[in-house]
Amino acid sequence: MLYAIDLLTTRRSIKPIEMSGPGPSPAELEKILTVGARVPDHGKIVPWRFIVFEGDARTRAGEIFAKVFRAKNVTATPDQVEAEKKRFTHAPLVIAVVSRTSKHPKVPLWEQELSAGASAMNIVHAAHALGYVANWLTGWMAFDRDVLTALGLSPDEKLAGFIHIGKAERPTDDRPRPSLSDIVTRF
Ligand SMILES: Cc1cc2nc3c(=O)[nH]c(=O)nc-3n(C[C@H](O)[C@H](O)[C@H](O)COP(=O)(O)O)c2cc1C
Repeated sequence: MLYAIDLLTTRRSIKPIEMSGPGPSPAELEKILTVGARVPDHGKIVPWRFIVFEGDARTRAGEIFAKVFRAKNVTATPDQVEAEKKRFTHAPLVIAVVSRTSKHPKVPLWEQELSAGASAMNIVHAAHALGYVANWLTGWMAFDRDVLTALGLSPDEKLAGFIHIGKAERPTDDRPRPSLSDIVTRF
């Protein structure tokens, strides 16, 4: 178990293809989702919800991606279609964070969308805190309405991200981080 500040200063993403099982236990998954729901939320609107993909559900999602991909890319090779099928099968767990905004007299849609981003980031951090690795991804499927409908999203819902969660197969190097002198000013 890492101290919070160590976790926050060392967390990094790992590609799903470099992840393996086992995934979080049911109790750990509940903890991760609970942390995902514990985010700033102006107006207590709850402008997000989660879809869990584990086991066979990951393959069923991949079949949706492959079907839509094939229909919209007539020149797609069998290898490309196969890769779409496998998108969710590398990590043992994928959590979709769905942004569901609604008109509110005081809370702009932008703030509601930011809350979904906070939720996704909390899920990433909770996974790391429990000893897993995570990667927040979108990809074409996150913006394709046919895919989103097949995953159960309503027309006014958007996909904030698919969080892939698993165990790291091997340690990897960190990437360069922005220099604070480039992004911080004092007023
Ligand atoms: C909303 C959102 C969508 C993202 N989608 C992708 C993606 O589709 N593909 C990708 O390679 N990285 C994507 N990323 C970036 C990764 O989540 C990750 O931040 C990146 O690989 C750098 O790793 P780090 O988290 O260790 O800084 C996305 C990040 C955000 C915030």
